[in-house]
Amino acid sequence: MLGGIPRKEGMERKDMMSKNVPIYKEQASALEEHAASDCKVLVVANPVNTNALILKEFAPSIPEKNITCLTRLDHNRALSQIAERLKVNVIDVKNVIIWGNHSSTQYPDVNHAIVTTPNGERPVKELDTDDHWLKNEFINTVQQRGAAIIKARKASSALSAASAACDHMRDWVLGTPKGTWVSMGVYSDGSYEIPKDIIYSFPVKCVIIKSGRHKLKLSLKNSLQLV
Ligand SMILES: NC(=O)c1ccc[n+]([C@@H]2O[C@H](COP(=O)([O-])OP(=O)(O)OC[C@H]3O[C@@H](n4cnc5c(N)ncnc54)[C@H](O)[C@@H]3O)[C@@H](O)[C@H]2O)c1
Ligand SMILES: O=C(O)C[C@H](O)C(=O)O
Repeated sequence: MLGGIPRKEGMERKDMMSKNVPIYKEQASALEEHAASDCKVLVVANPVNTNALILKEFAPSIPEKNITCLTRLDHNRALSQIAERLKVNVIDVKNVIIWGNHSSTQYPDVNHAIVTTPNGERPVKELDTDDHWLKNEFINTVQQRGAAIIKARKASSALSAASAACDHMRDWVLGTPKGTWVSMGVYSDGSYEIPKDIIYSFPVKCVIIKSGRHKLKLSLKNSLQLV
């Protein structure tokens, strides 16, 4: 779901709420009326967590587990920051986590992140012992990347957002690679002591359980969501 006004320089994503929430009420009615009840929904327009929650409220026939929002762009940004820092290929970094909102309050977490090296898999925290960089510059860069792009090109990220949307849908439909999780904004079932009934970015494993049915498994704990 891409429709919605983008923010301009100096604005936060939540400043788009008054413009974009009415759009998502309308889109929800259209989904409620015309979409298959097992459709999979990815909300990209900001503020994504709120817009996804609006869709969930106003399209009640679509199961809440089928409504997600995009935090994969933040996830990819975090992988890329780590890869650049450690001078490795981005494909060799995995299992960062974006917690929370697609906003400047998100928490990019490297505590479980892994790098594949010629000597096997190693924790990022073992390869980069500069706690100050991990706790400050890394987190700020990922939190502020959207704003930095708007400042530089006077428009929101485009290709990286499209690519992240493809990554999100591919992993949701085909499953996350073994031993890997990704970040997705999903309806909270109370895992990790996050309040229920909000759309929140968690580490998610997508597991295909049988043809045509998918299980969204919140990783690190045994809480399951069936989609
Ligand atoms: N979650 C993310 O990672 C991420 C990344 C990039 C952009 N975004 C967000 O995606 C949204 C779109 O960004 P963009 O750069 O493509 O903006 P854009 O202005 O290029 O495109 C917005 C689109 O929304 C359509 N639109 C406007 N009003 C509408 C309505 N009432 N109903 C349906 N569609 C309507 C417009 O016709 C246009 O095609 C913005 O909210 C932006 O902040 C999110
Ligand atoms: O920052 C924005 O407003 C656009 C998008 O959400 C992004 O993260 O690039």
